[in-house]
Amino acid sequence: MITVENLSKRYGSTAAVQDVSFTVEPGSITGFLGPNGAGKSTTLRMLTGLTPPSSGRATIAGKKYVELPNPGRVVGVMLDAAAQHPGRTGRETLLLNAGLLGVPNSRADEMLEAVGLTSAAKRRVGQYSLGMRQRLGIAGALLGDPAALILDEPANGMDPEGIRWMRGLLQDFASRGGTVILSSHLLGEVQATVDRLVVIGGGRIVADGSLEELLAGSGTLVRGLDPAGLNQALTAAGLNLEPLHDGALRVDATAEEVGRAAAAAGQILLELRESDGAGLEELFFQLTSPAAAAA
Ligand SMILES: Nc1ncnc2c1ncn2[C@@H]1O[C@H](COP(=O)(O)OP(=O)(O)OP(=O)(O)O)[C@@H](O)[C@H]1O
Repeated sequence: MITVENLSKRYGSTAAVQDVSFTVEPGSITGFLGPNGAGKSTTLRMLTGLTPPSSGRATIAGKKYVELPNPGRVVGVMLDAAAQHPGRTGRETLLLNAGLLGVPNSRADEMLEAVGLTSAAKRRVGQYSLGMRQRLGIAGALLGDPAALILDEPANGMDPEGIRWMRGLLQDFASRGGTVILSSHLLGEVQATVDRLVVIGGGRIVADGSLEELLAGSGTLVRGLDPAGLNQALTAAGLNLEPLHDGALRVDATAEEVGRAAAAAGQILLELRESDGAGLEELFFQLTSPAAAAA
């Protein structure tokens, strides 16, 4: 289990992370989601002892990362796949880490196989694509057979096939009781992989829950020929609604209630369906919009 309690980090006048708390349970994959600069890497760096927090505490299996006697045997970490030594081969990279972790060299070859890099094992990392470096980074994180994984933007640079492969690997890891947190700045990239989401914006947690919770209960999405007229008609009918950035409305009511209210006011509908996480997409859009970035 990974526990983050009231974690904050200031860099001079910049509050990079503010009072962040969440837990990552065994047997689950948590997506740590937020736009660029939201505070994801800073949080993961604090979690792995690389950046001291200004306040708060983060633990893995009940201990701070720096207190773990052989951390790589407890938690596999990949923070920056691009930062691996370009002059070493993939195999040399893993053998070096195997030595540091005290695991047999055969484990390096097994992990190269597990991430599909056996045929590239003797090539220098400098010649690897970013997607291949991500695979190597994941192999490195798995080397010590840890119960938890912390991965910063692992899907970055991976093609759709690579993302699908990683999804299978992580879901298998979690199904065996593993604890996984992975960060991303793209909702669509991780939505099919994770079962929980922690969303961070401007250094603060803005949403936290199971994917089901965050996608469900978000009402009905409706789009009309005359968006302003439809908004007025539904509001006059006593329905709660939220205009979305693309002209649609998310309404806290069933499709039938929305359809009836629109029909009663003579509004022509172009689309009427369950909103399926439109609220989450909207939250993400607001976090990543230029206005939010400037705030
Ligand atoms: N070493 C540092 N010194 C000063 N400011 C920093 C430092 N590291 C991060 N920041 C600032 O803290 C904020 C959060 O950055 P962080 O890298 O954690 O975001 P992120 O969500 O990981 O974004 P990205 O996806 O771009 O990496 C940003 O405003 C960033 O400029």
